Amino acid sequence: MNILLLGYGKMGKVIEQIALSRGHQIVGKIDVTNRHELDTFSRDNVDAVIEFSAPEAAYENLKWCMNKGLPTVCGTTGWLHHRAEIEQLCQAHGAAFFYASNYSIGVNLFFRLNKYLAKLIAPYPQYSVHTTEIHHIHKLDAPSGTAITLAEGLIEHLAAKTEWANQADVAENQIPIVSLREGEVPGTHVIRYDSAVDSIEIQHVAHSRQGFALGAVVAAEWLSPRKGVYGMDDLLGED
Ligand SMILES: NC(=O)C1=CN([C@@H]2O[C@H](COP(=O)(O)OP(=O)(O)OC[C@H]3O[C@@H](n4cnc5c(N)ncnc54)[C@H](OP(=O)(O)O)[C@@H]3O)[C@@H](O)[C@H]2O)C=CC1
Ligand SMILES: O=C(O)C1=N[C@H](C(=O)O)C[C@H](O)C1
Repeated sequence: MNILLLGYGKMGKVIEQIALSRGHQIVGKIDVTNRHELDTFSRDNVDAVIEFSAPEAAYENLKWCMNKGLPTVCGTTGWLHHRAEIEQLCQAHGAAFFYASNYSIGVNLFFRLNKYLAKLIAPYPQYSVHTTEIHHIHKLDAPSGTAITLAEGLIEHLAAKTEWANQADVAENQIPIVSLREGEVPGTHVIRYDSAVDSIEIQHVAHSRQGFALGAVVAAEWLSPRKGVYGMDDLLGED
């Protein structure tokens, strides 16, 4: 498969290694310095785009991909206020668009575990829920996209919770997301329930970026022959 990398930073570089090891070609690596090269790419020479750039860059990048009708896997976080528009453009131009806040298999199992645990806890209001995400100091957005997906899973099952807030002290109806930035941490997410008598905690710890990158390449292989809008449940199968 001919893959165009939109964004060639920490993730772009790991994705490149994994794509090459799976027999794919990287036909372009676009960052802020060489965006003019985009003109040379089209459906004729690109089978899939993998977009991991920056929150403020993703919207323009994705518009370009959708207008060209390109199958595009996006992992960039912090741009989702534009999601509906990108999905409309995808349908209008016969493109394919795949988004996940986290491409690792482990985190996607963790998303399901999080919902299941919330369902179990829901009848017991003595438990209060807290979430924490820890990432490297270079991360531009907070909270992490993964933490937002986890909070959305909690909101689905905890009737008293209607929104999240990116702080420790929150109103009764809010889920607290505490964001910590430490060294080179690839990504840690913790869900904790406390009552007066005990605590229950689940956590996912990424040891490297390999799991995110492998998931993105597998998603690109799956997406390339398709048209339409997809996410991890389409790739992995419904719960
Ligand atoms: N969904 C998932 O599984 C995961 C998502 N992410 C998300 O992916 C994104 C990227 O992460 P990461 O690789 O660590 O970030 P980096 O900062 O290491 O890399 C970002 C890259 O994007 C480039 N870039 C910035 N603006 C543009 C633009 N306008 N056009 C093209 N390229 C651009 C940067 O170029 P330059 O170097 O020239 O500035 C850089 O090469 C983040 O939003 C992060 O949260 C990360 C890991 C997993
Ligand atoms: O910026 C990162 O590094 C990561 N971003 C994603 C997020 O915001 O959830 C996924 C992963 O946690 C790493």
